Amino acid sequence: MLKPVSDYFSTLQKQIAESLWPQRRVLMVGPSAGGKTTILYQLKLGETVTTIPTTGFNVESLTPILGVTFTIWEVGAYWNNRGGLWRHYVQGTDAVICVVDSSDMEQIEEARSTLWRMYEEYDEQLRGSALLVFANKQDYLHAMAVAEIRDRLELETRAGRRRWHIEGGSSAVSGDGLVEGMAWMTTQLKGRTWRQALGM
Ligand SMILES: Nc1nc2c(ncn2[C@@H]2O[C@H](COP(=O)(O)OP(=O)(O)OP(=O)(O)O)[C@@H](O)[C@H]2O)c(=O)[nH]1
Ligand SMILES: [Mg+2]
Repeated sequence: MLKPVSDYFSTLQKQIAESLWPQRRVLMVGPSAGGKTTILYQLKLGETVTTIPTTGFNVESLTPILGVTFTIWEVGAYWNNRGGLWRHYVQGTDAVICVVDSSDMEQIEEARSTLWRMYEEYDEQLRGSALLVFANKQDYLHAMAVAEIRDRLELETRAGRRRWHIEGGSSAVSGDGLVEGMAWMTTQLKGRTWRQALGM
């Protein structure tokens, strides 16, 4: 049976909107005090805010980066899936940002086990999503090198075919490395740009 013409228009409208103004949903996770909220508001406001531990979640849509609007969900204390909350957050996720304190060995250990557990349990929902790791707090003198954090997180061995990137120079307080990390993510998630949509 033929669908009403309005249905076709509404699909077309959605496709045009997606081509012109892509929206991407990002899940931001990581151990407590790694710097997630600080990064979120550096990206949103371009300034360092004073934070308190996030008990629920924070959600912010950023000014479009290279035409892509990112909506970032920061999951706080429950990132270890206490209360089974992951299932609410993983739906529709285009990318995961994992933030770790580069100076804290225990945090990196926690991030390694929790991150891969999340991917195992929600393989279907997270399939095809990109993974960006911010090796944060690189301004600390005793921060680990990015290659060491990459190895400790077992990124090369466990990410499989997933697109991943670790941004080493990142400091949420100075803002260093955040733009570089987001630029990588944009190239992974942009899909069709307005130029492509218009055949340019
Ligand atoms: N020196 C330094 N301090 C940072 C950096 N990023 C965050 N901090 C500080 O680390 C503390 C925790 O930062 P948050 O952004 O609240 O951490 P979070 O990951 O959101 O923590 P939860 O919400 O509890 O999971 C704050 O005092 C920040 O100012 C950084 O790159 N360098
Ligand atoms: Mg927080």
